[in-house]
Amino acid sequence: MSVELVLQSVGFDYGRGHRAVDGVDMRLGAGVLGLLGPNGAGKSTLMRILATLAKPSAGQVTWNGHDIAREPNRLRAVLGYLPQDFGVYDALDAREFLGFLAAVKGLAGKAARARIDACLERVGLADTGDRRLGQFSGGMRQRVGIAQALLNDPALLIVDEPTVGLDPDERMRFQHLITDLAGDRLVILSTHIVSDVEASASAIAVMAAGQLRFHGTPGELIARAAGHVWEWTVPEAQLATVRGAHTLVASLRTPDGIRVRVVSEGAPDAHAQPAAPGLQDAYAWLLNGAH
Ligand SMILES: Nc1ncnc2c1ncn2[C@@H]1O[C@H](COP(=O)(O)OP(=O)(O)OP(=O)(O)O)[C@@H](O)[C@H]1O
Repeated sequence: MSVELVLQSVGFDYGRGHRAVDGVDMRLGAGVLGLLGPNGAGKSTLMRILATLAKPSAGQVTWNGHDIAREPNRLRAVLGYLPQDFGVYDALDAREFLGFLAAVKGLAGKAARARIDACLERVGLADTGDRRLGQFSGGMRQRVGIAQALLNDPALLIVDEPTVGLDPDERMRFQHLITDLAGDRLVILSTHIVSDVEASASAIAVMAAGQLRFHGTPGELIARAAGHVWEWTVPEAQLATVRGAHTLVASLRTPDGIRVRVVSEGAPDAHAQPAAPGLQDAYAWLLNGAH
């Protein structure tokens, strides 16, 4: 399976001069790309361009050397897409629903049934395929969403904000599923929650205000925050002051007060001690601290 997605100066304009995506360059191969960015960063717009549902206003995207705006069907044949607003039909059971979508994709008969069983198995829903979707939890619906995206065994799987509204257990299950799906395909998972991609991503891209602020390995992003992560303990009454003055990444209640974790150029307090950075710190440092 050949997997090369190249973005060259990709831009998208919703009109009135508002650039939702601005000059994005990336070369992607097999693996899991975690696309991080705050709400409104342009992630969904970029995902729609990559899924051939929107044409870039500027630049070009190629899949194995072919322009996806000119020859969208080449990519569509090997694309799985779980949109942010994925909906299911409550009156159908999971197997019927996937059967419907398989038929739309041109899969029918025995081959379709075998593929549906394999996809349900893959997402951990083999035993619930005959239950109505109306009875499914949010996490189970999202797994149905992944199952439909896997029907054609895609070489490119695009998953847009898949963990919104999931409880912590479902969220973790979903993260494990993405890790298992990697293999020799390219998975692009967009989210504004760093922990969603911590376990699975082999590469990280960070977008803010339409622009690509970072693209590299998690280790490279973490290395940028080295020497800029600090921890110390403050009385509870000072927490709001710390939050106002610094980029607070975490706070933890302890018997001695609140242990705060901050990203900052230099020591933010006389009592602050340096801490080893993690991905969450590095993301906060990139967006709020680094100059
Ligand atoms: N249909 C639209 N018409 C006009 N502007 C839009 C439209 N969709 C998105 N935008 C704007 O484009 C920018 C990028 O939005 P986009 O949805 O791509 O960001 P995002 O990173 O996916 O954020 P979110 O997670 O909130 O969806 C935002 O400023 C948004 O308001």
